[in-house]
Amino acid sequence: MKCLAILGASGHGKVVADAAECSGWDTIRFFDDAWPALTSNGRWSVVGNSADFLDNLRSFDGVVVAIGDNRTRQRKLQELDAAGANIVSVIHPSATVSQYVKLGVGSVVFANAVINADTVVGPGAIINTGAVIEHDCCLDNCTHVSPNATLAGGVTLGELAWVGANACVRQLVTVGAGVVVGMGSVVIRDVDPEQTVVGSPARPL
Ligand SMILES: CC(=O)SCCNC(=O)CCNC(=O)[C@H](O)C(C)(C)COP(=O)(O)OP(=O)(O)OC[C@H]1O[C@@H](n2cnc3c(N)ncnc32)[C@H](O)[C@@H]1OP(=O)(O)O
Repeated sequence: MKCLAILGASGHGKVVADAAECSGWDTIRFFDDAWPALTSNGRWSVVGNSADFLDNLRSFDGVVVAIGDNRTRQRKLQELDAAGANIVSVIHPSATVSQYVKLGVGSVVFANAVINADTVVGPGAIINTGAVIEHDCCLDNCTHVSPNATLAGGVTLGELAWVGANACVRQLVTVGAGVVVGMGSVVIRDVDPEQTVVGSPARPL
């Protein structure tokens, strides 16, 4: 029996749990700071808060952080790494991840996502439902590519960048660290760090 602990009893956490079950994890336990008021996340139990999570790391075969906010997820992953946790990635069986992709630890890849050859995905990424990451892309730590977003070939995403749902990024473009690309936006040129860009073509908000 393989048991997975998930930090973050959110909607995103449910999708991680579902993908984990589909990919061979037998038992899922959630931890969240809303516990003990919060005792379940859908069909799964919430059994403790983040302090309990750290105290019980050895009771699980793997741990994953299911927190959508990139910066918070990065901080929690750093704490877990320092505590020697067995941080794992969760990949839905319907996702297509090329054998020539390097996928960083603690990442989640959801149903129907595609990651093509020679792309490097840093640790802690969320590659959401139906997202397409084309060949030769480079995603730094703790990025999020939302549902149905597309990164064309050779795109670079800086640390903590978030590409919104249905957005797309032109080939060879660099999206800087901490950038937010609004949903449905079309990014056709490089974006400086820490900006929010929206529209087609995408411009700073
Ligand atoms: C499974 C999941 O759910 S994964 C998560 C998927 N979610 C997403 O992809 C959401 C991504 N977030 C967005 O697109 C947000 O709208 C953001 C971050 C771009 C902006 O959010 P906020 O800072 O709250 O901006 P706010 O909603 O106040 O809008 C500010 C202005 O930008 C415009 N705007 C906001 N988002 C967009 C967008 N995606 N495209 C075009 N214009 C936009 C608004 O119309 C508004 O314009 P106005 O001032 O002329 O009225």
